[in-house]
Amino acid sequence: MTRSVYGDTFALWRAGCGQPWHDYTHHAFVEGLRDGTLPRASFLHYLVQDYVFLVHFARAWSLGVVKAETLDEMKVCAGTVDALVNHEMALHVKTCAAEGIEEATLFAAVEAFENLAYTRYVMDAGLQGDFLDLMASLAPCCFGYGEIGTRLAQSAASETPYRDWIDTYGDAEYQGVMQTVGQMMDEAIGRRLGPDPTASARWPSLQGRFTTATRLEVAFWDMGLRGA
Ligand SMILES: Cc1ncc(C[n+]2csc(CCO)c2C)c(N)n1
Repeated sequence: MTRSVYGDTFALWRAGCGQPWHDYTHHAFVEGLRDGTLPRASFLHYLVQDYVFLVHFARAWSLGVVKAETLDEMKVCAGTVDALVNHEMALHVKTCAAEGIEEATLFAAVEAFENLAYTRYVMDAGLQGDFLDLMASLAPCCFGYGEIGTRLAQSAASETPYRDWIDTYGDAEYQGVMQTVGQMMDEAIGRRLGPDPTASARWPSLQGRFTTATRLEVAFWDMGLRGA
């Protein structure tokens, strides 16, 4: 198993996911952000959809507070809600404002089916399942953008117009938050499944949730590339 700065549980899930993980983190959309060739219309379409996506992910992380079993789990989930609604979404609002798209328009945007499928899949995982089902479904979004942000911060073309996006996810503060989330997930798994989680009867279904969420990330990029 390749270790990860985002923890051992994520490293196991990523290894168990295989090809979809690579398809997600090296998608043509991501390469277009990196070399600057992504069409502006695709980027804006993605960003408007992503604003709505983040509204629902803030709901899902809030459900994490409800399903938590320790104060530390609650703190990390509440901190992520704060990071989402007060920091990450500022990028969307600022970038769209510069293009003449108002925040009220963002909030009211009609969701693409790929967006609807992904966000409601995650909410359902948390409603039907327990804290671990929810975390396995939320993990790809956190650590995938973490990996993408780190790689693009190191390798993006100096002239890419997508520097703000890259800085949001490559930034040390964001990376620190994701590492804290990874540690919390390791502890949550250890507490409920013991020291050898892959031997647990629950492991295959948790891996399934992680892999499904990863495939939904690939579909989200596809939707972005396709444009409005
Ligand atoms: C489609 C899509 N997937 C993942 C992220 C990144 N992301 C969403 S919530 C969250 C956790 C707290 O910030 C992170 C990293 C995104 N913006 N859009």
